[in-house]
Amino acid sequence: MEKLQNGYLFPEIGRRQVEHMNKCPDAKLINLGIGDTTQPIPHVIATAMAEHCMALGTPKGYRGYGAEQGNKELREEIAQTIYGGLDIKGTEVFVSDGAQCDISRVQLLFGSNTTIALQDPTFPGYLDSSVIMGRSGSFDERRGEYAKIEYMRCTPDNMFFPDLSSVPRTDVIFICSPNNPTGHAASRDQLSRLVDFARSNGSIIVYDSAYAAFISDDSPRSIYEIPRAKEVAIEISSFSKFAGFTGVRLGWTVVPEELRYSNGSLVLKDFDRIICTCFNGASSIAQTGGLACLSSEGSKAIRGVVKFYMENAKIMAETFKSLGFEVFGGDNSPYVWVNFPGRRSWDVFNEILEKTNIITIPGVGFGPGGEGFIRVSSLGHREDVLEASSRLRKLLE
Ligand SMILES: Cc1ncc(COP(=O)(O)O)c(CN[C@@H](CCC[C@H](N)C(=O)O)C(=O)O)c1O
Repeated sequence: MEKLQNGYLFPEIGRRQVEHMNKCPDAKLINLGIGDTTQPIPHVIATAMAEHCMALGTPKGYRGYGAEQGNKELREEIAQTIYGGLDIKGTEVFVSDGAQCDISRVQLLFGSNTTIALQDPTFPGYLDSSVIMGRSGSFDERRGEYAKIEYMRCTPDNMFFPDLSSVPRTDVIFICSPNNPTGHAASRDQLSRLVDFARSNGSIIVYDSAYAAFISDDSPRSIYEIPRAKEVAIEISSFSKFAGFTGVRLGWTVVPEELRYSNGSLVLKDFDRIICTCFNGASSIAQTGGLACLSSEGSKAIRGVVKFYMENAKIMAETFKSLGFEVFGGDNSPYVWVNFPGRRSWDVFNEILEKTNIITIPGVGFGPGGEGFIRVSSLGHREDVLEASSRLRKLLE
């Protein structure tokens, strides 16, 4: 814990937001920072959860503890609906209270001397949980990196995917695709090279597909679309962004039976033991909502919400492009990644906040590779996105 630098990124953004509001109480703040959803949960899904809640208040409908691994029907439904045709079994799907929580629980699978590689920039949960588990050396202020952690730089020059020929072997490789914050959805070719790399090195890939539902082209939505990926990859995902479940709390982790340690034992068996020891199962209310999300009516409604957010992303991307900025993301992800060459991202964050009352996220918060960029979320209300667009045009014109 002593090695951890600063606070976790998102509470730090929240602190700066409060500080700004105290300084300018009349400011009309627009929050395009933390990737929190804003659109109501579709009625068919909310109704399913409400009905479950009411049933809990009746002698017949009351239910206590469920299976730690998740409701059997939901496990099966995720396997069939999300992973249809990829031969994933319900018994390989572990339902959880969210991807963030599963990232830390998956970390419990590995010993403190485990070596870690991760994208730079990327979601800070992988790095901070690795540092907490004792997998890093000290933080090097000058480089902005922890010793013993392998930072795989992802920049416009390498199509935001690591050049694996220059990456040393590590035990575990964290990959997020579509990537938070760059918005890059890894191609089939990039992921095939990653699977070959992990297979030849005997590494385990931890693949976070929390934004897969936002992919609009033919990029893989799951690592298991790549042949033999089940021998090397765990996949973590979430209902948070596509279903608006950020507060409801529901996610899942897939551990295939084919995934084995070098001594031949099943990783799935260990993860099951960790879940039974450290987690008492996702809320039955949230799981009822999850099942409703995957119904034909629920998934149709959800596609409409995702489309709404991606229209926001287009507005934000066009805004910055029309002002002459180099813009990435926004087509397979609800995040837009904007380059401010030669400027420090915290300075850009501060200037935009001070002059337009808009919260963004400084790119360096996702790793040293994010310096000079900011991340803008499109998960906001349409009126806020349009207002932010007009304020940014005035500031940056
Ligand atoms: C790549 C990736 N994987 C997992 C998650 C969390 O998913 P979960 O909601 O736990 O199922 C996220 C959520 N990230 C957001 C919310 C951050 C703020 C929240 N306090 C947190 O730290 O998760 C953001 O980047 O703005 C993500 O981007």
